[in-house]
Amino acid sequence: MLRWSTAGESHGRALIALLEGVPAGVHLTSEEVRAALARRRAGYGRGARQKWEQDELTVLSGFRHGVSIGSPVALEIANSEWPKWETVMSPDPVPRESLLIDAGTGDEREVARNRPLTKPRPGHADLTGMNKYGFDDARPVLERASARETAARVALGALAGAINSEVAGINVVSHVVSLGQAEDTSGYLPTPEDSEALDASPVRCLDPDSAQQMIDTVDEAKKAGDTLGGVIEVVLYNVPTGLGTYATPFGRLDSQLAAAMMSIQSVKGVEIGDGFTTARRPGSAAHDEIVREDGRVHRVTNRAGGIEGGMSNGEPIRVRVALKPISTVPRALRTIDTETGEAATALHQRSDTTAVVPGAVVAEAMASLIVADALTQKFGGDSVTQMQSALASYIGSIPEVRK
Ligand SMILES: Cc1cc2nc3c(=O)[nH]c(=O)nc-3n(C[C@H](O)[C@H](O)[C@H](O)COP(=O)(O)O)c2cc1C
Ligand SMILES: C=C(O[C@@H]1CC(C(=O)O)=C[C@@H](OP(=O)(O)O)[C@H]1O)C(=O)O
Repeated sequence: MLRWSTAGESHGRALIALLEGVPAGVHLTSEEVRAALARRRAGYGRGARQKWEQDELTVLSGFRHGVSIGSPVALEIANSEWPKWETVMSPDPVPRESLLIDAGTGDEREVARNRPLTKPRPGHADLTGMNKYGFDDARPVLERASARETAARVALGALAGAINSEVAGINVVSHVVSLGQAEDTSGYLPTPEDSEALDASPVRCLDPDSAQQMIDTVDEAKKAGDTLGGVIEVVLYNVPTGLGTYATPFGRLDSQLAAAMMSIQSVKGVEIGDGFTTARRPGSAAHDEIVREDGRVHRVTNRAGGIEGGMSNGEPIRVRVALKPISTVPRALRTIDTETGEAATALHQRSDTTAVVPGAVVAEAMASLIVADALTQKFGGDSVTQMQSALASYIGSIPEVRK
């Protein structure tokens, strides 16, 4: 079983990611984790912060010479912007004056950074978080609510992806299905061979016309001072049959995937396979008939998205995820000033126009973590080799007529 957690604030010194239960023998280098982090930073519609800030990765434990050693893996992603935030985010007490006035730098931005935030953004965690935790400043709320934390998840996802790939040859890809009103009209389902091309597309969409429409939509929203949401899809190939279980409600692989996707900031909907479309079909056109062709048993369609009865059925797993538009809307929305109770416009310094493209990379990471956890549960062993043998023995136990 894998256990993971993250810590860290958006403008804190660093994010920390911890993963327990990693088998020995997983190959992964810091460079590969850095490459995963770079994919999350990219994407059309990201804000200015992504350009100047760096994810400074250090692998603190769990690896030796590029191979996991079976101990907990701890990763640090230092925030290169920390020196600017050292006072406002200091874990130790600082003189109150230094927070409220220009801390001697003569820099207006420094003053703004230190000011209490009292105009909560509709759609963000600000107001409810202030009430819940008893703050008169939204800063401590937004610092942890921020999706900066997803950098830590993506680092963990790189590790989970390496487990999946080495133990079972599992690959994961993601693409953008729609961005605002612009849709990928091609209906094409990407495969692992498309990974590089998807990373090269600013909107993770392979259809050139649809991609251009998505880019135009983002440009229009930005010009109008607005923000956008969208739908992304994660596809996992080569997942062995039988991960997850119908035996317990939260043992179901689809329930775990849905919860994992919903845990991503701004995700408001999850669909497995054809999900909502299937709900409108008659049963005769909703399920995936089982046939034996060329000696192999498979489904003629994959409307179920590779999961039946809460278990992977050997077909590609498809998960769609709906992200709402960014709540820091430049054309700021109505709110109240929590200091005075008076009407105000919501705080806005800068933000992404859309998080849909990086959202796909984060969703890949979450899917990889869930599948890696299911793999270690079913084929648990202390090393990759032991897990591979357990998998081979299980596959060998399935009668030939059902393979
Ligand atoms: C990769 C990514 C980047 C995001 N960037 C921003 C942003 O720049 N500004 C913003 O207001 N929200 C951003 N969000 C969304 C907020 O973090 C999210 O709306 C907020 O935490 C409230 O949670 P909820 O939307 O799940 O209710 C981003 C989300 C993701 C996944
Ligand atoms: C820093 C990241 O995303 C941030 C997520 C985020 C939010 O509210 O979720 C708000 C923005 O931060 P700020 O308010 O400081 O501009 C994004 O830049 C990142 O993804 O690395």
